[in-house]
Amino acid sequence: MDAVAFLAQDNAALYADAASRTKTQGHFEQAIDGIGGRGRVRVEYFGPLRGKGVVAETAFVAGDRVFDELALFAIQSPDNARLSRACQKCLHFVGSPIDQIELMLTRKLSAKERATLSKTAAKVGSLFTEGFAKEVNCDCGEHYCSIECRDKDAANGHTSICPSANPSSALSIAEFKEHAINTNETFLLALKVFGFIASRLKAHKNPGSVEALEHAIWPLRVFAKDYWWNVCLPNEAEEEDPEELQMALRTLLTDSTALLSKIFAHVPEMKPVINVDFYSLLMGIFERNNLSILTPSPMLPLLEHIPDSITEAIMKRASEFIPNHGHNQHSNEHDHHHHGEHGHSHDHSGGSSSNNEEVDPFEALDAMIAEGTGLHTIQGTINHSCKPNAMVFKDASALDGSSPKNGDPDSTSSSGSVIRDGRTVLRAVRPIAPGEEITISYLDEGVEEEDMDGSESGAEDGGDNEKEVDLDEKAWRALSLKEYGIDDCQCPKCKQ
Ligand SMILES: C[S@@+](CC[C@H](N)C(=O)[O-])C[C@H]1O[C@@H](n2cnc3c(N)ncnc32)[C@H](O)[C@@H]1O
Repeated sequence: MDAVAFLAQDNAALYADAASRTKTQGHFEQAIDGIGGRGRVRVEYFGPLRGKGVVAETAFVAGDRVFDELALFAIQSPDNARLSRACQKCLHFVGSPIDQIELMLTRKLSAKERATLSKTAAKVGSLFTEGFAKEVNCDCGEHYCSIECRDKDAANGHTSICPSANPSSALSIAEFKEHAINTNETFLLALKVFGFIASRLKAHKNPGSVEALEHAIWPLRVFAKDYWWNVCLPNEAEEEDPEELQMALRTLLTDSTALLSKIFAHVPEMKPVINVDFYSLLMGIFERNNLSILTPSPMLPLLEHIPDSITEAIMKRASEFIPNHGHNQHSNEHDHHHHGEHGHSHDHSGGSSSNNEEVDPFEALDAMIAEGTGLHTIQGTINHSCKPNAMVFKDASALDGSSPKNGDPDSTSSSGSVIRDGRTVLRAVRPIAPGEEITISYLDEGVEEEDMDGSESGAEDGGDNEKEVDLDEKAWRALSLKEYGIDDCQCPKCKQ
């Protein structure tokens, strides 16, 4: 079977026979062992209508952290990287507040400013360095928050796409990245995945074999997928022509594939995966399963302690990165897992508000996060429900709006330390019994506050007016869900 056909296989193949089922289960069990959490979950196959899903093995009460998961692959948005220096594996902030301020202001601080900040450091004590990790660099300049993250990234494929480790491809890598930044940043995530495949192929005892190819692709095969041009729906409000959109996506992929083939010109075993169809499936996987990730800035609690002149300059600069909605339309940031945020997406397209309008300090602060996109094995397997029992948060503090505190068990990762990286946190929003499927809402409506205590939402059992609203809402939901590959929602609310 060729690489495209192998990657294209769906759940039916993953659960076709006892051997396939064992392999699939083993894959997910290993991934579950690697995530942190209060309880235990499993992945189950429900049949062709809603595919796989995640099921609770232990009971959870509303507010419980079900698990937290670091992305299998993650990228920091390039625009965001101009404002926040974060680990290229997990988005933990690196360096020091001084480095961070210099990055934000795009200039070195004066000796006087440094002296003032030293006084601040002495005054606030450990708060000054909290949330920053010592920077560890790869030879190519890519920065990480620890040797562990650097080495994990290297093993996960960075070595195959690192300009220092592959000097003959350095120019092609730079060209590829430039094209991605100018067209679609998600191609940068794809490059990481191609690096992952290359590293797995090279590490195999027989790199050119079909067996090696299938082994290399396997961890991607488990995700829900379709071709990119089938997944991206035309924007009806802008009367986008479906054929034109398909053509545009194909052209974009053809160009990116050509650049990719130059990077891997010296790796013959990569040939089967470097083609537009394979790439299109990969982009379709991202589109269906991507999760935006973020780390709140450790600069936020410091702002009130540092000199006003510096704070003001930071806010001014940050305001240039305030989200510009409508930019990067097909960047597959559909934000369908964007819950627990502040009611808007974090599309920091950079330089978007160069006018002289008053800066909303809250929006400016919001732009100070480290932000990116990632692919998560378990999170990506959670199905949608219109009445979900769980919700994804980007950081442990998001549930109650407070900042993570040392020693608060709800703000800590499974290892016991405060969560300072971009791992996503899944929390129960109502009681979940063992054996019950864990679901989230893919739609921006999220979960009503009153749902948190497990009480029923009043909308369905209200008067006539509310019924009308409910009908409209149902139609809206059905339409919105199409964007997420759901034509006939199988959740209990829709099936009742
Ligand atoms: C993020 S994946 C979830 C895992 C997926 N079920 C699988 O088998 O890999 C999203 C896809 O799952 C399916 N799905 C999720 N929620 C669904 C629902 N409520 N009804 C029907 N299909 C659903 C759709 O095919 C959707 O495109």
